[in-house]
Amino acid sequence: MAASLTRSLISPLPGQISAKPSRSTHSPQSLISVRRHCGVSVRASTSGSGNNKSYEGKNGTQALELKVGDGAVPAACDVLTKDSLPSRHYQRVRFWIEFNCCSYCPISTGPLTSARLANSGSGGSRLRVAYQGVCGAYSESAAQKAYPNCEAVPCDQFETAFEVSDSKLMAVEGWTVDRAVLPIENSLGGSIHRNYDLLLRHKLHIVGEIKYAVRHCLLANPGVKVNDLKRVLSHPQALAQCEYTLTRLGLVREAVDDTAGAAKYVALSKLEDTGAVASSAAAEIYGLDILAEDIQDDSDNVTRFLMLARDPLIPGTYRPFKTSIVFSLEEGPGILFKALAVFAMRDINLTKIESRPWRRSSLRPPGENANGLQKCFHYMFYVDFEESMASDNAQNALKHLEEFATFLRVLGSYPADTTML
Ligand SMILES: O=C(O)C(=O)Cc1ccccc1
Repeated sequence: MAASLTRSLISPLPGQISAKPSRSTHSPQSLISVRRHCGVSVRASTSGSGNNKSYEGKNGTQALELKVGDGAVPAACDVLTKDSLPSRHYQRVRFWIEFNCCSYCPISTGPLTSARLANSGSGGSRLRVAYQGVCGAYSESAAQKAYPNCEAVPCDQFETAFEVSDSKLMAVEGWTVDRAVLPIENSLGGSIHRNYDLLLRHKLHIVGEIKYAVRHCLLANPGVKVNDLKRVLSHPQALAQCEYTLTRLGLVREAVDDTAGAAKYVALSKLEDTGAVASSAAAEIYGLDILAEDIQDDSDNVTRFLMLARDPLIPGTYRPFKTSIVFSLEEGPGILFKALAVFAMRDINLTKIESRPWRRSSLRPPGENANGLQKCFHYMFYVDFEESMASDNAQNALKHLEEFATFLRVLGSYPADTTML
């Protein structure tokens, strides 16, 4: 099904489209996008016999029909209505429209920039979850795993989602996203340092975590073979997780913001010597071939994502909770040992510890340590522990830690993802 669908999407166009006579009647809901001002209308409909909806099937397959420039243009509207389309179809159609007629009718629902995020209304009651990247990114799947009925909202950069939370105006008028999803660590690639830094820089609260098994594919344009490839694009974590395969293939690696963005770029630029490391969903959406599957260095490749919100979750004890904190310490021998002992002596299990340079220190004159040496390196320690902030045990541990911490912030107390992958 995927192949025939992709083929039909990458068929003729621009402007004068193959207007195959449509046997189906298009309800307003099946209209994908109409741009009256540029004189091009784009319609897509699903039809056939699949599922409960009356899809028009050919040999049991689902078919998408796209017609461009076919006369009557309903009321101008530049918002994609997707409620009548299964998500994958919707995404394929959207890419097709961008791919084939973006010079005629730029689609309004590309990744959100700060300006667009600030301008869009919150609308319906579905939870809106921001993620960095474009459709087909792993973060999108993580968002959907965490909040199965959510509307996953692509963002150019994490800052786009975070900025909103910092804006007083938005705080008053209401956010346009309810959550942001952030990959934080990976079982092969380790911590995503930049995202640790973001947690400190912004005031969002961790309200959940999700573990997601990531399976990378090597993607390329149709007809391109592995031997044709010289270069591969992807998110730095994805490149790190596929180190062995990519080295074996002798491919030059280039880091980009997200895996699906890499796939989209390869497709849009019709590159023949460049592939992308991304998901099979990205292959489907952007019409790329999968040259190799499961190319990560270890089949157990799990990424942990954090769910962020502007308000903290009220911690409970009704199920296993985790708490994430960040702190800095005074100078002195054994101080880190003492800090960690506040957990050990209360039998609190630590699941993660990470240290990051404290960038703000560069703005201040460096301090001196006990030996009178100039102190150039200030560190922030990020610790996750298996206890809810609703428990006296956790509260006592943090009170104890405060005695020698120069800074302490609880990033969130949230239900632990205990699923085995
Ligand atoms: O780029 C993506 O698709 C992401 O969601 C970030 C990422 C990259 C590699 C593994 C997990 C998440």
